[in-house]
Amino acid sequence: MSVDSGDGAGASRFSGSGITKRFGALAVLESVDFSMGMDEAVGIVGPNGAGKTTLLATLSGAYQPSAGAVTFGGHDVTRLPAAARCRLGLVRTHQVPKPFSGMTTFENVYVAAAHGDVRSRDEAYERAIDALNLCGMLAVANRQAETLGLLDRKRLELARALATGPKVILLDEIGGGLTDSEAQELVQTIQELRRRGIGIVWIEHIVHVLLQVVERLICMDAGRIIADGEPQAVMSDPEVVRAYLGGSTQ
Ligand SMILES: Nc1ncnc2c1ncn2[C@@H]1O[C@H](COP(=O)(O)OP(=O)(O)OP(=O)(O)O)[C@@H](O)[C@H]1O
Repeated sequence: MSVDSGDGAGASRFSGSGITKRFGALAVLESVDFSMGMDEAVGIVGPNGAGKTTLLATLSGAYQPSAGAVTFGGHDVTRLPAAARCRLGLVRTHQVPKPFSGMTTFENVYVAAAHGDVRSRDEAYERAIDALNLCGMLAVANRQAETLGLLDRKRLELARALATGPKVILLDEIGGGLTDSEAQELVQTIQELRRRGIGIVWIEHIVHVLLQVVERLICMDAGRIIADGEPQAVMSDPEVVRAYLGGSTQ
């Protein structure tokens, strides 16, 4: 792992440059450039199969890029596995929550806290309680995780990510499958993360929910970024209307 020796600007940024990801002959990401301030909130939209989840997986370390580089807070993390990126403060949630079965909600969150950048068991415990509290899960802390309903599983996914002590959280369709009022509850929690200065990258198809949190929107199509900027401007960009919203630019 090398540290950016430039003017220090890299220390406050999270970037991917020239990110290409191929599965065999299939190129899913084609030289994607992505960069954000560590405390920004960025939404990602795009049609099914555009490569959004693959980008998140490559940024978080679940996948190695076929070409390109990922830097986080001045560190070149391109070859670091997800667990090492997590200790630096970069963590993701999954589209389909994957709690550890055979463990309680608390145990799930405590294990995540212990994998973060903590110095002692007490600190991990405090982080776990704080994350459960923030995500409204103290009442179900002693429930077996596999018995939780969808909203609580989504909350648990968020609590586990939060317990690692992140600087940036990557959210993959955390609102998917929820009712509007359930999604609103998650929005409030995510807004609290923002108030704490945690950066957010959020893939979401429920755009009106996403736009309550993000100040910048990226639209992907066919493995590329086709628009990036102020959310309303991106949503009315003719290429976004054509590729994502299924409309005509005529
Ligand atoms: N492990 C893999 N092996 C082969 N192809 C894959 C793999 N993961 C993803 N793909 C393919 O890459 C393309 C992009 O998938 P990805 O899940 O990144 O899209 P997405 O924009 O997140 O879509 P959605 O909105 O449906 O979640 C799809 O064609 C998918 O089938």
